[in-house]
Amino acid sequence: MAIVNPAAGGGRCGERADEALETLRRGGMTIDVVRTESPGHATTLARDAAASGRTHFLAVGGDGTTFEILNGLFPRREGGEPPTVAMLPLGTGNSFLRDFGIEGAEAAMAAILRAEEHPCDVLRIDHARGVLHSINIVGVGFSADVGALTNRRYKHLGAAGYVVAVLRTAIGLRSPTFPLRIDGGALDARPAILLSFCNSRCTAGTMRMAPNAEVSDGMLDVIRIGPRSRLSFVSAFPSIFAGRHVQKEGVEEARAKRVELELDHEVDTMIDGEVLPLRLRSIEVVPGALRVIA
Ligand SMILES: Nc1ncnc2c1ncn2[C@@H]1O[C@H](COP(=O)(O)OP(=O)(O)OP(=O)(O)O)[C@@H](O)[C@H]1O
Repeated sequence: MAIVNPAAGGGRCGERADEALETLRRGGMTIDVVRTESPGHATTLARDAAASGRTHFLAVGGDGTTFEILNGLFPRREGGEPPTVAMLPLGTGNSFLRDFGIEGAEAAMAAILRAEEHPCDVLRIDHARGVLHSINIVGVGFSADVGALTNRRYKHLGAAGYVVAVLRTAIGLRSPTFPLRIDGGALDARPAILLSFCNSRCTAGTMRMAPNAEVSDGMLDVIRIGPRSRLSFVSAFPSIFAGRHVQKEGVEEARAKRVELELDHEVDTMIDGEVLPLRLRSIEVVPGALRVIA
C-alpha cells in the first residue's frame, strides 16, 4: 500500500506521485494508493491497513511521511513478521535512504523494483504523554531548535531554508542540560549544545550527524556537542556534512541500547525531521523490528 503525502516537498510530491507509481506498476508491482488529507493522517491510514492484514507499505513523501507511517505500524504486539516499508522520496530532505546510498526518486524506484529487504532497528521513544517510534534520529537542543525554526519559517526554501535556520539559531546559541543515563550508567547532566540519538547517519538531507551509525546493529549512536563559543561552533559546523565534526574537541560519540532522560519539563524534540514538545523519558533500540526495501 502506497501512502502519498501530496503536501510533501512543498506540493511537488502531489504532482509527481502518480507518474512515479505508474512507473513502479509498469515494473511489475501491484500497488494500492491512498492519499493523506491532513497532517497525522498517514498514521491512521497505516494503522488501519496493518490491522486489516497489510504488511508492505510505500511512503511517498519525505521523512515526515515515513515517520507518520511508522507510528501507525508501531507499537505492535510481540511476535509475527516485522512490517516492511519502502520509501519514494518526493519530499524536501529524505535523509534516511542515504544510509543505503540512495539519493533521489529515480534511485529509490530502482531499489523498490529490486525489492531487496533489509533488517532495520527502530527507536522506541517513551515520553510523559505516550510512545513514539523513529528510524532516523531523535535530537534535542540545537537540532530541534533549528528544526522548529525551519518548519515554522523557512520550509518553502527547501534545503537552503535549513541553512538559514542554522545561522539564525546559532546567533542565540545555548547550552541547556538534558540529564541522561546511557545504558544504566551514571547521570550525565553536563550542558550541551545538542544531543542526538541516531539510528541512521544523516539528518536534514545530507548532514552526517552520526557517521558511524548502522541501522541494523541493535545500537543507537549518541552524539553530544558540548558548549563552545558561537564563532567556533559556526566555523566547525560545515564539518558535519562529511561527518568529521565527531573528531572535533568537545564532541562525543557513544553507543547505547537504551538512554534514560530525567527531564522535568517538555523540550522541543526533533524526531525524523518533525519537531514535537516532549518530556522524554527514554529512548530504546528495538532491534530488527522493521524491514526496509532499499
Ligand atoms: N494532506 C496533507 N496536507 C498538508 N500537510 C500534510 C498532509 N499530509 C501530511 N502532511 C504533513 O506534511 C508534513 C511534511 O511531510 P514530509 O516530511 O513527508 O515532507 P517534507 O517536509 O517535504 O520532506 P522532508 O521531511 O524529507 O524534508 C508532515 O508534517 C505531515 O504531517
